[in-house]
Amino acid sequence: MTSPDAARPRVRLLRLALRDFRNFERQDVPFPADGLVVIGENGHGKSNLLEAIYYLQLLRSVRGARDQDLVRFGAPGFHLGATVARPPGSVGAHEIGVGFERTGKKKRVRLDGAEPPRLSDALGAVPSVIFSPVDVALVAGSPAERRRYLDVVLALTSRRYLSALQSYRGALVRRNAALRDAARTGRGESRAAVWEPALAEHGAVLWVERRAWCAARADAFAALCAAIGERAAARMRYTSALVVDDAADPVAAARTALERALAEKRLLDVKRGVTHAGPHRDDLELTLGGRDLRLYGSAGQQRTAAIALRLLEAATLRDASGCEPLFLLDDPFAELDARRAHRILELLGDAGLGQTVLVVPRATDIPAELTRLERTTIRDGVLGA
Ligand SMILES: Nc1ncnc2c1ncn2[C@@H]1O[C@H](COP(=O)(O)OP(=O)(O)OP(=O)(O)O)[C@@H](O)[C@H]1O
Repeated sequence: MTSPDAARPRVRLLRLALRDFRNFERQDVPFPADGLVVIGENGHGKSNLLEAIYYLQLLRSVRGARDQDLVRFGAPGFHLGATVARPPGSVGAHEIGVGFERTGKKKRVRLDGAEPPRLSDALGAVPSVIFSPVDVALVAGSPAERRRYLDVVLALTSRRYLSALQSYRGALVRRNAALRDAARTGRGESRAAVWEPALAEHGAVLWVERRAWCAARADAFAALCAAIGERAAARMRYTSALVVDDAADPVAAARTALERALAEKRLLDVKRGVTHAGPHRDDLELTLGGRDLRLYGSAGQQRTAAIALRLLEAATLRDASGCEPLFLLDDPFAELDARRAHRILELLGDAGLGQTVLVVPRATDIPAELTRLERTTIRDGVLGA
C-alpha cells in the first residue's frame, strides 16, 4: 500500500467525548494521528462509536435511528464533544459539541463555543466516510437507499443542493397532505397544485445536480470496480422518468419539465394520495456487464460496488473540502476475499488514507495494511477495558 502522504491535508479527530450516547455512559477517547483499531466482541459498542463520530458530520444517525434512540437507555439526553485539527488555512471549527435532550426533542450544536444560526450550518463539521457490511443495501436495496446516498453526498458538498433538498421535502409533504385531503373530500385539487411551482423549482436543482454528479463520477465508478477485481464493465447512471430537453440552462429546462409532469399526473396523484413525478422517484442504476447489480449481482459483486460508491463519496468530500476525510471502517472486509480486501486498502491508500478508525471483533481480522495502527479494546461501552 502507498504510504500516506504526510503533506496531504487531512482533518484529524484528536479527542471525542461521549456522554450517554448509545451504550457509552461517559468516555473520553483520544485518537492517534493515523487512527485507531478498536477490538471488541459483538454488541459491545464498536458500531456505536463510529456512529458517534459520523454524527458530527451528518448531525443524525448514519443508521437512520431517531435521536431519542441514540440516548443511553434511561438517560435524559446525550452529548458528543470533539476536538479537531485542521490543516492550516482550511475553514471549520476546532471544537464541536452536539447535544440532544429527550424532553422537548431539542438538538443543540456549538462550533468553537458559538451556536450557528441554523443547525444545517454545522453539517459536515467533521468530514468522514463509513464503510460497513450493511452498505450492501446501497446496491441490493430499494431505490430509496441510493437516493439517500446521493442526497447525503450532495447535501454535504453543495449548499445549493442542501437548501433545495430541504425546500423540496417540505413542499412534497405538504402537497401529499393536500392530495390525501382532496381524495377524502373529493375536491381541493387546487390546494395540491399550489405546491407544484416550489416542487418544480427545487426538484430541478436536485435533478440537475444528481445527474451532473453521476455523469462526472461514472468513469471513476467503473475504474474502481475494475481495480477492486470486477472483470465485467461496471456502470453507474442516474435514471429518471423526467424528460428534459437539452438547454443552455438545464435547471430552467428541468423546472419546466417537472412542472408539466406534476400537472399531468395530478389526477392520478389525487386518486392515490401521493406525488408520482419528481426526483423522489428517481434511481441510481448500477450495472455489471449490462445487468442490474441489484437483481443479478453476487454478494461479493454487490459489496464491491457498494465500496466503490463509498470511495466516490470520499473523493467528493475531498474535492469539496480540500481535506482527506476520516475513514471509519466497520469491519468492512468481513466477507470479502483477501485479494479484494487488499485492493480496497490499496485504493484507500492511493487516495492518501485519512485518519482511520477500524473496528473489528478479533485482532486476527485486522488487515496487514492496518496493523501499524494503535489498538484498544471495547467492552460494554468502555474503551480500553
Ligand atoms: N440507546 C441505547 N442505550 C444503551 N445501549 C444501547 C442503545 N442503543 C444500542 N445499545 C446497545 O449497544 C449494543 C450494540 O452496539 P453496537 O451496534 O455498537 O455493537 P458492535 O460492537 O458493533 O457489534 P457487532 O460486532 O455485532 O456489530 C447493544 O448491546 C445494544 O443494546
